[in-house]
Amino acid sequence: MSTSTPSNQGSKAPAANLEAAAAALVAVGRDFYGRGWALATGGNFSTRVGEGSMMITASGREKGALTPQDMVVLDLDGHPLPPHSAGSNGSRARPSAEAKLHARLYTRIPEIGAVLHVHSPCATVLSRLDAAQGVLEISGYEMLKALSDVRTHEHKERVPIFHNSQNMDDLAREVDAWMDAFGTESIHGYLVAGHGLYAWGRHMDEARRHVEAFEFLFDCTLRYRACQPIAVA
Ligand SMILES: CSC[C@@H](O)[C@@H](O)C(=O)COP(=O)(O)O
Ligand SMILES: [Zn+2]
Repeated sequence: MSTSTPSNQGSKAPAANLEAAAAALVAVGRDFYGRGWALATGGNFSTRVGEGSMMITASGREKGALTPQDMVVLDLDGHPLPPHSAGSNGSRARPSAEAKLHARLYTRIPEIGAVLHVHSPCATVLSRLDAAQGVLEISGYEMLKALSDVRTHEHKERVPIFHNSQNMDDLAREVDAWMDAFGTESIHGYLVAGHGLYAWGRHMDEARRHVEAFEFLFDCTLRYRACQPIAVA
């Protein structure tokens, strides 16, 4: 990805920006819950609100019924910043258990403006099927062009698959090691085995488009595999 860096700084984001950020997170939660991608409190969503800060959903919330009070502002080391969003009731909700994974992406890739994590059935099943290879490769679909900077259906999208862990430091280290080795230029998301998808974009609309495109591509990949003849020994 290649664009300008966000203009807001640290915790000094204007209240109007925080209000808009909260509204965008509420909207994505309602949409993704409705599509079955964030059921039973699964999933978490964030958006950058300054060069060194993000707004993220609070932990354990029903993602289809989020309100602006269900958002937490953190710096990229995970420290809470003043809850100064207009709509905030002043209480300090616990941030998403996976906030570290979001923070690492914002730190590592300055162009990222939004990170979305979903527990969709297609992503979850495919992440288990291809976990042993450590990567899911997708090619041949026109829909690949919905991923930023992809120009042709012949593009091969490589989606890394990481082992699931309840220890976010371990998981973040695994992601970092992969990104150190292979870079981040050509990827738009990653899978966590048996868990779900992390995807991102320069802004919320792009991140939402990437999740939508991945979901379509995962669904096609599963259907295509289901139609393949079974090899007879
Ligand atoms: C259904 S439990 C899912 C959680 O363990 C986690 O993976 C998740 O996506 C939501 O965690 P949260 O802390 O609400 O952001
Ligand atoms: Zn999750």
